[in-house]
Amino acid sequence: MKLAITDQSLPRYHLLGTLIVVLTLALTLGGSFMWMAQGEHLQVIQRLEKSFEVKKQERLRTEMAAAIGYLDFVHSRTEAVLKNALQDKVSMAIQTAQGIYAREHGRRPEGEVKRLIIEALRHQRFFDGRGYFFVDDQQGTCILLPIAPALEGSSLWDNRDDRGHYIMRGLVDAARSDPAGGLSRYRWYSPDDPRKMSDKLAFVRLFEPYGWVIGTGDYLYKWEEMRLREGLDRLRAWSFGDTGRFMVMDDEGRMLTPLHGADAERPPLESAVTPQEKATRQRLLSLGRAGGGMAEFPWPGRASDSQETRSALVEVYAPWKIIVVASLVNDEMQAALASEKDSAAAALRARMPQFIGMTVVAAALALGASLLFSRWMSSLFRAYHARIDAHTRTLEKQAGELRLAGHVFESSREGIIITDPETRILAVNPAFTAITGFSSDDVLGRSPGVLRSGYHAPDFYESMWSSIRDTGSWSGEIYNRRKDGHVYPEQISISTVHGPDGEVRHYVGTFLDISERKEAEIRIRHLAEFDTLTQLPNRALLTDRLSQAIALARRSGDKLAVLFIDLDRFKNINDSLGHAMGDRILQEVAARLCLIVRESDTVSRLGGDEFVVLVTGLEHAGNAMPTAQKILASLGRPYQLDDHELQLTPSIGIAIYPDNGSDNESLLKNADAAMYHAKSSGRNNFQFFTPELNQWVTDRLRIENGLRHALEREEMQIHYQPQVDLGSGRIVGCEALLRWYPAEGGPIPPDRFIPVAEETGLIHPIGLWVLDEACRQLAQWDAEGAAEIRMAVNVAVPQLRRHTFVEQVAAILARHRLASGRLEIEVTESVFLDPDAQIRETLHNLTDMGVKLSLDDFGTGYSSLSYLKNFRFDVLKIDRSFVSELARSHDDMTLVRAISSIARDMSLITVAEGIESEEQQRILNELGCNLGQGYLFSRPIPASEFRRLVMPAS
Ligand SMILES: Nc1nc2c(ncn2[C@@H]2O[C@@H]3COP(=O)(O)O[C@H]4[C@@H](O)[C@H](n5cnc6c(=O)[nH]c(N)nc65)O[C@@H]4COP(=O)(O)O[C@H]3[C@H]2O)c(=O)[nH]1
Repeated sequence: MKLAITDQSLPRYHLLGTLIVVLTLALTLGGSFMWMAQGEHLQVIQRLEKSFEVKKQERLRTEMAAAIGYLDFVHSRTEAVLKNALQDKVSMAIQTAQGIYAREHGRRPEGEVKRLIIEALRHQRFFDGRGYFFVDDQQGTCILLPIAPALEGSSLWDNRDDRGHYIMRGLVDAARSDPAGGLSRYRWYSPDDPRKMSDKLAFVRLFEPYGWVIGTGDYLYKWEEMRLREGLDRLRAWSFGDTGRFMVMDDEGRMLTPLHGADAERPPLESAVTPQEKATRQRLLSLGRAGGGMAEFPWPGRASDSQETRSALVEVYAPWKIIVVASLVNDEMQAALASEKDSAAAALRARMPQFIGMTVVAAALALGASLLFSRWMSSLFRAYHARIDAHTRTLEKQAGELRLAGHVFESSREGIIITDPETRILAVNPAFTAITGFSSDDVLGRSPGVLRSGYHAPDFYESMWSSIRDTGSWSGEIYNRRKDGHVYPEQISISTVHGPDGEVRHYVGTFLDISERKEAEIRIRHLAEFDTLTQLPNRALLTDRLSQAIALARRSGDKLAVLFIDLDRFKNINDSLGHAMGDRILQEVAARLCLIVRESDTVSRLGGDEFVVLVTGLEHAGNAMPTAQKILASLGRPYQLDDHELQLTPSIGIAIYPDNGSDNESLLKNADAAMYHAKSSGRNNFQFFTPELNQWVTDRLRIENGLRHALEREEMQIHYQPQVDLGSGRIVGCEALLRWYPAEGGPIPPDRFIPVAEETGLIHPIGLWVLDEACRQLAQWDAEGAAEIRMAVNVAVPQLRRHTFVEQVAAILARHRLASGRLEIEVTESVFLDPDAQIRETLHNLTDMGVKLSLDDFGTGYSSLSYLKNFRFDVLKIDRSFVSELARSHDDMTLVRAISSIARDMSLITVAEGIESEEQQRILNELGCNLGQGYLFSRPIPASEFRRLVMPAS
């Protein structure tokens, strides 16, 4: 059976187990108590039995001791009794002699008297006939011997017994020893067996009148037999307890004292009543002969047919050579024993309920205690379990952390190297192998020095280890060598792992191959310092190099030149051919610039089409000029890009250190200003910075700032220049030209502020305002009855990029209730070059709306007649530059003719700009040009003046 171990079940199992154990223990204990009690009871019984046995034996011994004592007493008294008897008899004889002597002395002769006395004594017998008196004189002559009268008168002085004792001499000595008489021992022929002598005791006394020795004596054994009989009689009558009796046998097994009166006295062993009795007597006899002891034997009971078992103590009484058996019937003791057993059993029975009760109470108490204990254990278990859980969680966490650490070690992207305190490599991870090429087998047990590249000097490692020893760690970059010999940079952290006592256990190094990072850093630095398109130093690096060059020049006293180069109308290329093409041109420009300058000089690109060339080591400012000229020549050469051959010119501004500034900022700013000046000086030239340029730059800044507030300050005005039909001279339209009259300073021409407005985005509000104002004015003139003319408004390319522009135009026309055909939008050729689709869409939408489109400055830029096919222009404006030299330039005339011809073919109206002379007007008219515009007809004039030109003459 599989137990489900849970947090809940475990305490229950514990409780159950505890209860089972406790119950088992309680029952076992109870059972043990009872078993022990039973055992004790049995022991009591055994003790009782033993004690009864002991008692029985003691009783037997006591009785036996008493009997033996008695026999001893009787036996010991034999001589004394005999002596007394002898004394009594001799006293009687002396009295008899004395009585006769007293009565007859003096009256009868001495001899007569003596005979009377002898005869008086001769016939006296006593002691069962054995006793008699003898008389001897003190010389041993026998005077009276009734049993052998023949010996009377003879001397018995030398008479001896079988042991050589002089009998007579002993008697005479005994009589003389004491006037009251004395005892004498000797042996004499036994009456029962005359062939052998027996001990005999005689008492003698001197009869003074005659000096006779009168005495008598008797055999001691006879007296002992008498004493024995006396003793046996006593024992026969001796009983103890109910059944205690003595039985005496002689050493032949004859029964001297029967156990019961019924038992035969003195029967020989052979004539025992039954074989059993014979066997018993034989056993008791053997035991007696062996010295005695305890025995148990069956014996017929007093009642007929009864049989009793007797316990007996057998002893030999040596003086009489008799075997004394003290016995009692076992049953007599058994009854008492049974009674004791009963009372012990009763006591045991009485204790049983007590045991059971105690067992039940103990079990109950133990159960209660075990319940409480179990509850307590449960709480302990819960607490312990909680602790175990916490430990387990901690261990799991630690195990997880170890697993994680192991996983991290194995899967770390960082190389990890672990050494012992002697820097012998103990472990490396897979990343180590991946980075260094060394397998763990290659490096285990070796020093990390195996990776040394030789790139660092020894003091580098000394300082590294010094730091590790002092602070416990070091981190930094090290160049190491891979297994294949390649040196690579790594970022490494080395830390010390200490043991509990602070001793160094390990060094752990974690490192990353930072080759890529290094390369990235180089790339980033390159990006930070170099222009990605041209790979030339960017503004940041230029600034850096310029600073260095300034510092160098300051020390050397040389001059240096900053050439600020801006490509003229590069924006148009970008707009028309796209940025990719623009980028290629910029790269080509960069390449050409690098070919021009010396190695020590710096060519940089600031951004867009702006380049700066830094020329150092100049003796004087003029030395910069050849470089500038070379740049002009080089950059002015055509650029062949795919099918396009493009012409570009640079404008170059030059600032000289220390003449035009002594720091980066001022030198760059002034070169920039000089460049602007070159631009404003017709582009494709270089200009040295002059103090006056400062003013120019300041002005530009002023323009920019002023423009921001020009509209709200109502500083803007529109002047209108008429467009005249060259054939009829009639005004058919006008061009709205913006004029700015800042509150401070004089008017600023549109050529100066329109580019700034375009650059700053201010062109949007300004352009809208122009459109609105021009339309409003036209509507006003219409309202005033002026001739119906068309209004041409210049719109900059950035305005066309706004998808809201068309709506705004429509709104303006609607607001002023003008037919869309009355408005002519003038755009420059750069619109063709701008790839922004929005421009094309704006132009299409405008023509869809009915607004006329006019292409300004036609022929100056990159216009191609093919573009005209893609856009629905209405008007071509021939640039002023073709008109001004028209009279003298055949080329210009040819061009104007060609333009007019094509325009005609395409149903376009041609407008010649900048007609200042009637000759120009004439030629243009002849060349087929439709309309003209120029000072010849009118300068741009305020609305009020223009109104007079278009109002019908009143
Ligand atoms: N030398 C000479 N010049 C003549 C003659 N007839 C006209 N001009 C000048 O030629 C310019 C014609 O304007 P544009 O080519 O559109 O060239 C304009 C036009 O591109 C731009 N511009 C003027 N107003 C606006 C405007 O509201 N918006 C935009 N985007 N550009 C404008 O500024 C340019 C210059 O405008 P302005 O200084 O007003 O110069 C005007 C005008 O005064 C002449 O016979 N001889």
